[in-house]
Amino acid sequence: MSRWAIEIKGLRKKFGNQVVLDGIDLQVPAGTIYALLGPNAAGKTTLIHILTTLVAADEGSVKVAGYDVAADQLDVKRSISLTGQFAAVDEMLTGEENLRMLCRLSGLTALESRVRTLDLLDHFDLTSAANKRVKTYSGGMRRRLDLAISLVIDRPVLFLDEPTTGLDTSSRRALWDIILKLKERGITVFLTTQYLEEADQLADMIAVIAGGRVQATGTAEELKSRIGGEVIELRDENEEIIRVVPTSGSIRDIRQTLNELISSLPGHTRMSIRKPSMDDVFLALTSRQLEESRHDKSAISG
Ligand SMILES: Nc1ncnc2c1ncn2[C@@H]1O[C@H](COP(=O)(O)OP(=O)(O)OP(=O)(O)O)[C@@H](O)[C@H]1O
Repeated sequence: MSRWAIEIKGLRKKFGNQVVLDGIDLQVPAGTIYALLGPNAAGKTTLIHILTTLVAADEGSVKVAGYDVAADQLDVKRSISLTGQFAAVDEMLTGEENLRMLCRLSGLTALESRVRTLDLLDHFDLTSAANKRVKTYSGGMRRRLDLAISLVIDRPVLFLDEPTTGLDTSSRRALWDIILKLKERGITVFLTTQYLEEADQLADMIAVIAGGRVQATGTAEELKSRIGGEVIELRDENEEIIRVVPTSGSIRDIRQTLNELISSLPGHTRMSIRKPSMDDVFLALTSRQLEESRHDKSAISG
């Protein structure tokens, strides 16, 4: 594969009159974990569907594993896995039976299927549940089985659309470990998530989309440093955050910012100074679009 696992230039997609993707440019380095963030309905799933050939783009050039998603669909399909979408799990079969059946359907011999199944069960921490019917699995076990099934055949690029949504903290962390191990095997992982901490902890690179466009790309640290050195967080008497104000982090700037704030805030306002978080980054990059869409909606409903 070339340097880029995914290359997107000038991608546009409309549904009816609704412009969902309005000129997306993105490059995902091969062998990395890349997280796509964006508010609800920003077009994250649509983008994954275009990258995995399930939906056609209106305009632009999109390459996955070096193949064009429009011209070389079959080559793209042979280079990718998409968790949950292609997997057909039979609830009445055990985890092991499901995996073995899909190995055979993928063309492996009986012996190869047995070895591959045992390897996947072990890798995804499902060995002790191997002989239990899938309908008895917990959400986390089910998600791990989905992931195992999508990796029956090794593919260089793996797409995960909100892989940990609905999982508890420990199942989420277990899945993160698995995703990190996939990266060690050289697999490029492109994922969407609603958990900013997930992008922060897991991803080598993050892209934030809003308003149909890429608002920023970078490592978590790079995105946070755009906000500034330190932020001043202001809370009301109920400990609700009322404002987060970026500063350069210098004593002079913090003092000046506080002086400006003091006159406009009630005396009981509480204050803390901290490093910027991914939440701050997300809010700063997406709040303008949220504000605009709120105006649009109130204009329609009014
Ligand atoms: N097949 C379709 N036909 C019409 N509209 C669609 C279709 N698919 C998606 N949309 C619209 O496109 C917009 C983007 O949807 P999409 O699911 O890609 O967003 P998302 O960022 O994944 O959202 P969420 O975080 O809420 O899952 C939404 O307004 C959605 O209603």
